[in-house]
Amino acid sequence: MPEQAAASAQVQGRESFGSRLSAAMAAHGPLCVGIDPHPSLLSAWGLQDDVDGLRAFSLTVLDAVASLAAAVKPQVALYERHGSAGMAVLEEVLALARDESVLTIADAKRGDIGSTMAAYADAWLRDGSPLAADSVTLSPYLGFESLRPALDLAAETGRGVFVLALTSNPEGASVQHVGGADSVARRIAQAAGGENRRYPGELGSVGLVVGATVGSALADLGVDLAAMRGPILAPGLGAQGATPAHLRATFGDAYGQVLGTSSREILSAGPRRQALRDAAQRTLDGLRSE
Ligand SMILES: O=c1ccn([C@@H]2O[C@H](COP(=O)(O)O)[C@@H](O)[C@H]2O)c(=O)[nH]1
Repeated sequence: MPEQAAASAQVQGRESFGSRLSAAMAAHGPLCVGIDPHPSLLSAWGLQDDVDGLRAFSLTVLDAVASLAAAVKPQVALYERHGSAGMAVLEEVLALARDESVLTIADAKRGDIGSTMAAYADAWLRDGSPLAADSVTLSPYLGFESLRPALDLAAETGRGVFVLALTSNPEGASVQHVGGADSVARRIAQAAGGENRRYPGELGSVGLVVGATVGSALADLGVDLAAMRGPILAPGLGAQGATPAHLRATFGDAYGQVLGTSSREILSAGPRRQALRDAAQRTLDGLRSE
């Protein structure tokens, strides 16, 4: 392996998340399937809105898409609403995904003062934690630097983070667009780019969440994703109205960094495994061909 590639794959002796995600995207394509067990979906699948329904739903989705997607993204809130038994199901989902060798993104959107952030980092990013995922989503609105414990632990354990920059919901603009050409979103992207200097290869392990729905905002707000050098988690496909064509138009030259993510559109094809797989494959084909 050339020297620089070796350096990118190894940070403190562990293969970095960016390197593992790059390999998964090369092998499978740029699709992440969201596991969002909404009460309405449980009902549409003929399941009860309880822990047994949650478990059956989650394991069916994982079984259907694990060999097809680069990553899966369980939505933590939808496990939390079932209390400790729901979180036990999430632990099981994360462990099974590890066994199936599909990368996990825990969509937890954590963010707090540094001392509390260290506990969140322990929960999601430390080896041996029951909730350890390959990566976790983080909210930088207590200040990017407040995320330091998670940024450092992720580097130490070969895991990754996705920091909210330009979210897919229309309300996000009231905070993230502030500052215009020197916007909040731009500063978050710059800070992520600074972190990615510790990952010398192609793709860093500090990613951003940028909605597939954001349209021209990236250019208007001066966000330079190529310079950021991290992966881009792009929710908003399907149920929120964005298509693979929107994704290509929005991200342009940075499209190679983009992991498109879709939940409800794919999940509503269930409960048959083959129907779920076909729906995921259609999205993946769109992401590959656009
Ligand atoms: O900006 C954001 C950040 C996160 N999400 C999450 O992604 C999924 C989207 O679900 P769909 O059913 O495909 O709309 C969901 O878990 C959100 O919490 C987002 O949509 N936008």
